[in-house]
Amino acid sequence: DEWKDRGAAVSIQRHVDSNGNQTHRIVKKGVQDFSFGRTLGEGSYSTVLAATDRQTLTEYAIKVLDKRHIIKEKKVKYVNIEKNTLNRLGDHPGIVRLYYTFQDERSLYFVLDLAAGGELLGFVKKLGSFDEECTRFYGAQILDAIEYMHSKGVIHRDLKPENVLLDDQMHVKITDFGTAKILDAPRPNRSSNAEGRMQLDRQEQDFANNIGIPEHERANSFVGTAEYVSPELLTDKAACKGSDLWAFGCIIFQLLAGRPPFKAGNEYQTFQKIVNLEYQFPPGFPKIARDLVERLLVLDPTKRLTIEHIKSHPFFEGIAWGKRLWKQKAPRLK
Ligand SMILES: Nc1ncnc2c1ncn2[C@@H]1O[C@H](COP(=O)(O)OP(=O)(O)OP(=O)(O)O)[C@@H](O)[C@H]1O
Ligand SMILES: O=C(O)[C@@H]1CCC(=O)N(CCc2ccc(Cl)cc2)[C@H]1c1ccccc1Cl
Repeated sequence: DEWKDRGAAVSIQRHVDSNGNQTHRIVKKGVQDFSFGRTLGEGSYSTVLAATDRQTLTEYAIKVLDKRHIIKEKKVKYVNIEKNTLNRLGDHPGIVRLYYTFQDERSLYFVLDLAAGGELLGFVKKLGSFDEECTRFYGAQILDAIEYMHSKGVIHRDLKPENVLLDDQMHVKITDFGTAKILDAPRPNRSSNAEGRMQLDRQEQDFANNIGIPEHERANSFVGTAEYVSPELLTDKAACKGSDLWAFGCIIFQLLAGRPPFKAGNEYQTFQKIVNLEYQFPPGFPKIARDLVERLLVLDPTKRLTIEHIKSHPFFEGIAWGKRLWKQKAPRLK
C-alpha cells in the first residue's frame, strides 16, 4: 500500500521481502511516472496537460510552469503561494486537489485533479444564462467551497466563472490560487488601521499603487479580474473574506443575467462602476435572487451577508448543505 505525503512528490511503499521482513521504499514521482496527453489549456506562465499515472492509470491534469519565464516575469512568489495554498486546501470536493509537485531543470510540475468538464464560463456563454435551478446548484457548490477556503484562512481574491472548473460529473472544482491570500495569524508587529483591518500585503500595495495604469505598464502589480474586483480592493484597502463574497454576488448575477453586473469599455471605467455601485438588473431577473445579490453587492464589506446568512437565504431554499450537496446529481444545464 502507499502512503502519500500530498504536496511533496514522495510516496513511501511498504514492502515485505521473501523472508517476511518489512521494508519501506521511498518512491519519488517524476515526469517518467506519467504519460502526457492533450493540452487542456494555456495560462500566462503555464500549460496544463491531461496525463495518466503509468502505474495506477489514474488521470490527472498536470500544470507545467516554465522556470525561465516565471523568473523573467518575477512571478516566483505566485508559484509558492499557489503551492502553499493548494496544500492547505487538500480536502474538499469543490477545490482542485494538488497530489504531487516535482521539477526538472526546465519546469515545475503540479499534479492536480482533472476537471474534465472545463470552465463554468464556457457553459454560461454557450447557454446565454442559467435557469434558477442550475444557478442554485452551482451557486451552492461554489459557496460551500468558499466556506471551506475561509475556514482554512484562505481568501481566493480572484473568483470568477473562468476559475470555476467542472469535473466529469459536472460538479464544481475551484482553481487558480496563485493570487490567493493566506490569513496567517496576525504577526505582533503588524499594525492594523482604524477598523482593525489587516494592512495591505505587498501584492495589494502593488495593486493599489497601479490602479488606472494599463496592465502592460504596471510594475509587477497584483491584478484580480476587473469585473469581479471588490470595491475595498480598489479604494486601497486590504482584501478580506468579504471580497470573495462580493465576487460570489457577481457570479450569481452573471449566471442568471448572462453578463457580469459591472462591465464597461475598459478596466478603469469598470472600476468606476464598482466603486459607485453602478449596475442594473435585467428585466425578468428573479426577485429572490435579486434580493440575495443586493445584499452581497454592498460597498462596505462588513455589511455584506455572511456565509451563514447566504446559506439560509430563501434563494437557497431546499439545498442540502454539506456532504449531500456533493453526492447529488448535477442538474442538466439547459
Ligand atoms: N485541473 C484542471 N483540469 C482541467 N483543466 C484545467 C485545470 N487547471 C487549469 N485548466 C485549464 O487550463 C487553462 C490554463 O490554466 P492555468 O491555471 O495554467 O492558467 P490560468 O490561470 O487560466 O491563466 P493565468 O495564469 O493567466 O491566470 C485554463 O484555461 C483552465 O481551463
Ligand atoms: O516548495 C517546494 O515544494 C519545492 C522546494 C524545492 C524547490 O526547488 N522548488 C522549486 C523552487 C522554484 C520555484 C520557482 C522557480 Cl521559477 C524555480 C524554482 C519547490 C517546488 C518544486 C516543484 C514545484 C513547485 C515548487 Cl515551489
